[in-house]
Amino acid sequence: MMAQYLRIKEDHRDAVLFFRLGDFYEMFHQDAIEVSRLLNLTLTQRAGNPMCGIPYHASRVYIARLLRAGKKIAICEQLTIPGPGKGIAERKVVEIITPGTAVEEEYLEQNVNNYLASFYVSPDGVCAYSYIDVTTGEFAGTVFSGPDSPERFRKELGRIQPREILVPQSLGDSYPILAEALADQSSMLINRYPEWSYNLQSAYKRLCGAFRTASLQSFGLTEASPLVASAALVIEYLNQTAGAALSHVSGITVYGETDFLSIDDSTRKNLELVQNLRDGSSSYTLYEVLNQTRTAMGARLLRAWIHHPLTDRSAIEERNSLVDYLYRSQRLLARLRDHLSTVLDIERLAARVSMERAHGKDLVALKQSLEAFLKIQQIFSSDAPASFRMEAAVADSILQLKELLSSSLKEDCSILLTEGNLIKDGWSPRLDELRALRDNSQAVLDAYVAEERDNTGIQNLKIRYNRLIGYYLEVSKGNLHAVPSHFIRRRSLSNGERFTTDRLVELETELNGVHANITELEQQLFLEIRARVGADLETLSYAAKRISRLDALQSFAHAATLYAWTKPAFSDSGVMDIRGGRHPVVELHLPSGSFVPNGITLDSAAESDAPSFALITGPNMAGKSTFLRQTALITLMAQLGSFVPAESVVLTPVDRIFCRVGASDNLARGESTFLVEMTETAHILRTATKSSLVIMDEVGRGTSTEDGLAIARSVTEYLLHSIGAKTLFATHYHELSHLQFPRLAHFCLDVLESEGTVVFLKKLRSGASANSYGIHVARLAGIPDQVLEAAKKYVKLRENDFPEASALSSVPDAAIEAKSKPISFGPSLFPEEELILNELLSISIESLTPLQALTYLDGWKRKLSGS
Ligand SMILES: Nc1ncnc2c1ncn2[C@@H]1O[C@H](COP(=O)(O)OP(=O)(O)OP(=O)(O)O)[C@@H](O)[C@H]1O
Repeated sequence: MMAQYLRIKEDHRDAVLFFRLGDFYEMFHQDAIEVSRLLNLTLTQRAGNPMCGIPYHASRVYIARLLRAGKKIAICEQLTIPGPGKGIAERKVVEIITPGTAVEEEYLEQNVNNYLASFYVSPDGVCAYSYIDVTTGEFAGTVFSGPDSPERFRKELGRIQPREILVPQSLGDSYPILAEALADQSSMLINRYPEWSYNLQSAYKRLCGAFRTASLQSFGLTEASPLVASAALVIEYLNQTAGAALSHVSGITVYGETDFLSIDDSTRKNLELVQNLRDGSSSYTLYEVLNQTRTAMGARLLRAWIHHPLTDRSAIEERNSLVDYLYRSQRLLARLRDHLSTVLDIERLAARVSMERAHGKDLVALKQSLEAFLKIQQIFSSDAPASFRMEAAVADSILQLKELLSSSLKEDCSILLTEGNLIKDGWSPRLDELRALRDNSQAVLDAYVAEERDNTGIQNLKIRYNRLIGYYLEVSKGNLHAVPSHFIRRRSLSNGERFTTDRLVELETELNGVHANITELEQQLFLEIRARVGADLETLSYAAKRISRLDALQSFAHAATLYAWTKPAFSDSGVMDIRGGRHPVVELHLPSGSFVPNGITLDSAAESDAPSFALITGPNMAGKSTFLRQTALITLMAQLGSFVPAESVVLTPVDRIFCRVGASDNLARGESTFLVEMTETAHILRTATKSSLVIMDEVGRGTSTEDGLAIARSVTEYLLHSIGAKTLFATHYHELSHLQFPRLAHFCLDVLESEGTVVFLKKLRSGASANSYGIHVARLAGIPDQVLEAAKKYVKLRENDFPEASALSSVPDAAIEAKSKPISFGPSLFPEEELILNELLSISIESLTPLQALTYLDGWKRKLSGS
């Protein structure tokens, strides 16, 4: 038996082999060691081989847990039962289940898409990334290249969070930096493919075959696109692994970086959009607050929207106006929410229909959902926005599908196809007859004999039964002259004769095998019905899309109602004006009314004088990080089409949001805190544009004060002068509060200090903060008094060393008078020579006019000579 196991395992080295032994699936060797650890099972031994097992009937629960841990499972069944002393049973792998191809409900998370991704790098370095959710039919892909590819790849992985990915075998050798991005995704199954699997020509043909098209032109793909190779492998893998029919996958959406507001991976994490930083769950995230959906489809779409905020003003306004309509129609909203809660997962049900895996309960669920869908459509009157109303032709198709299902399937339809109890009475005359036979076999025979009595006029014609010849018709001697030709003589008796007829033979056979016939016919009818539903996937997909959209929109409207959010206004001018803004998540977890609202106005328009850059100082615990994040979240929420937690907001849609907050190690990637910080900063400086929103918290904190301060300052200048993006920059470096530039405004978070106590008011005001109150926060945290006293002494010492630096405290705010050049700094930290050198290094000589060059020279000379 072990030899058989090893032979089968040899072909499935990348999977956990579930080896059927009687009522158990057993695992051996490395599989057993790993699975016993993952599933907390007892590890035993069989002839010295490590082994663990799970009962066959409970296997699905264990499989679901292994899939979540990113494992592939090969199910090896016992095909024969050998007699005593007849050797071992024949066994074969009958199913392979993988995290990205699983379609059974038990293996999936309801509100989360289940993605299988594929990544490929062409010989000329173009990266192609595609992904599919086979449970819904969504299939999309993109290409990218250049130095930012690793960052982009991380971003795509973070956004999609595939359960499984296909990559070239040589990725680690050719592009180690790209391969590193994979290392961060701990529970993602990675399948490596040899290079020849990415042949473009055959890939092109395979995709055309899958989409049932002659070319891929309509998807914007040519035979030379590396995306074709990546996407075709997805299809091949699905065919091989799941053996899945993919008629619900009818094409691929090719998207670009600029189609949506771009959010890189660390920004997504720092803003805690769908996962929190603490335990990776969705508690305390934006998604949790926004998610007021009533259906799994709506919840998945909401997630997808959060990952793809809009950038086009008219698209944002359109979505926002639909939310506004629902928000203003509270009674309609309540009814809509009620009806939505009766809609099941049409999207996944339809996919199961198309993959020929839907069972009876699935189709009944589909019927209920279509009924609810039709009711939902009725609640929108003719004055509702056009996109809420449904075209008559579509309504008709949905009605037809619903009618088909409701007139054919039993309400308590069975899950198994082999047990009958699927089809309603009245759907098939043949089935009704069989059922009548089963339920009332004597009555059926009586009805038949009565029929023959009428036809022949033999009044004493009887049906009888004996075990030898079965059913027969008995005719007395006196009536033999009336026997019709279709009566077949079986036996002569003294007082009469026994006959049979074709119909009687048929009835008898039917009676004998009636149960088997019923289940067989029910199965056949069920498959016909399922095929008819499957032939109208377009209608189902339309219904699914409509419901998910409606649900996501009503979720925004309901959240706005619950949390008193307001409708944002939009502009093209470059302005961002947030008044009375709140953090949507922090606010909910503080006692009601205790969150202090804060606003800010920034403008990135070239012709404007208003600040584009807010430099925010403030003590620890003052609320800086909260304010920075809330500004980013309000912007993002507005671009989702949602209402926002603020008194009022006017926003110019931004193209990218960057949020670099705090310092965190990435030891898994072997990078230090400071290296991570600088890598992220470099990415921002390379990719931010004038239309971006940049949030930076504590840049430079991870290194020495001098280096950190210098970096923080030069990053500030670069963002301000070379990029011009709207920026919120929080810093502990109070020295930066002396920076004066025309479009840089200083803000701080207010603190009330009296008689040795400090109260953080959490209120943003113009100007810079005088103190970091670090020692006060240390006291709050319970640092011993002795340490605190010593720290106070060292602060004093430092103040004596640098009297001028410490004397420079609060500076006036945005009312900046000197509009042209930076003013000078405290001597110890920014010596004039260094400032001049920095300025010189940041000048682009090619774009300098001779006059400008002379002006610079003149300025430097003056500064150095102190005039
Ligand atoms: N506007 C606000 N209203 C009420 N409470 C707030 C507000 N902003 C922040 N808080 C609360 O104050 C605490 C500190 O906030 P936050 O972390 O933003 O401060 P910080 O200035 O960034 O501190 P540090 O510099 O030490 O990181 C948080 O627990 C938060 O819940």
